[in-house]
Amino acid sequence: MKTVIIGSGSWGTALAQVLQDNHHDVIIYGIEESQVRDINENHQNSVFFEGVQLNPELKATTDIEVVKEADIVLLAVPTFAIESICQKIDFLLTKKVIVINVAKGFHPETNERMSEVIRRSISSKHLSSVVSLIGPSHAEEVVIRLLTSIDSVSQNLEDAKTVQELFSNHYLRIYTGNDEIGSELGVAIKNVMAIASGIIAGLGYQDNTRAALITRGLQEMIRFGTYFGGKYQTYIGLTGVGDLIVTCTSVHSRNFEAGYKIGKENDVTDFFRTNKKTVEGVRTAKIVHKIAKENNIEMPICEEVYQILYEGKEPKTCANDLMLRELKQEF
Ligand SMILES: NC(=O)C1=CN([C@@H]2O[C@H](COP(=O)(O)OP(=O)(O)OC[C@H]3O[C@@H](n4cnc5c(N)ncnc54)[C@H](OP(=O)(O)O)[C@@H]3O)[C@@H](O)[C@H]2O)C=CC1
Ligand SMILES: O=C(CO)COP(=O)(O)O
Repeated sequence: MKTVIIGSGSWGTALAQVLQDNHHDVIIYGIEESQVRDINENHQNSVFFEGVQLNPELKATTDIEVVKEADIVLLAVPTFAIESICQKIDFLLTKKVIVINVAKGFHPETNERMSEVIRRSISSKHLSSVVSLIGPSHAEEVVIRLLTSIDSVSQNLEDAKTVQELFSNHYLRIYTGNDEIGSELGVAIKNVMAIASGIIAGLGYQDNTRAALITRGLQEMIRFGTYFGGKYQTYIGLTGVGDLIVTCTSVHSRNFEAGYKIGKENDVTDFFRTNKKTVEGVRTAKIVHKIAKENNIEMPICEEVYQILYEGKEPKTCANDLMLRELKQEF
């Protein structure tokens, strides 16, 4: 089975290397000629992984026609690019493929989950199923083969198992699941919590505050996810609390890093002026704000992050408001 990975960024490269390590037929498609050349000639992707030597067998191409040979297509591009890339590959595909998604968030205009976007954008004659390969996994650690566990989630459990077997090895352990809604909503919303975690760190708060944020953030994820049909159980798994912990506590998290800068400066302006990285939680905060409002779901931490990012509210005031809002019983 041949896998084509779309996206020569950090996660696409790390996951392609997993398949190469597992001796599978894999190639990366990238739009950045310099990244593709770096992988093929230097066995590095130095923009994302400084000083890391990749599996020398790993290959990349700038020719999108390579998807014509694919049995599996893995999408490793940011959420805003998923629809356009699906339309592009649908035009080229000649047979049914499994599409693996790793992007975390929503469609920027329609607010659909990623699996919904993919099913809408690729015709059924080319799509066997959508599998989400998601969980607590910073590419910087997977690329140097540090032990990691994530989930392979799909409405089609057979295809989820195929993906599980393809990627599993001594440093990457995969579990399967079929709670597509719960898992996708969990990994999307945890990015907003990671921004919040960065903000409180930037403001100078420490371990007690972070523990409270993670715990109360998880409650918000459960409230939102179960409202739309996600299973409670999913949130004590890798795509719930697992991914929440890793992004709220890791130096690798771009969402945490963004929040840290905003908290440190007690202002969002400079972040928006300078950021060039993929920080999915920024768009997700806006979408969660809208959906929560429409459906009357209480999401106080997400709401404060939205206020900071889009309404110019001062981070210090947000932290204060969260502490002093109306007292509640647990949950
Ligand atoms: N990095 C990680 O540790 C993890 C990331 N994810 C998720 O994976 C998704 C991808 O993130 P990640 O790899 O980190 O992001 P990066 O920013 O590292 O890489 C994204 C890559 O996609 C490329 N790209 C953008 N648009 C297109 C397009 N239309 N066609 C082809 N390539 C395109 C970018 O090119 P260019 O450089 O030119 O913009 C870049 O090479 C995100 O949703 C993220 O949340 C999930 C788990 C772990
Ligand atoms: O989703 C991730 C780890 O599981 C990556 O997080 P960041 O996008 O914040 O870097």
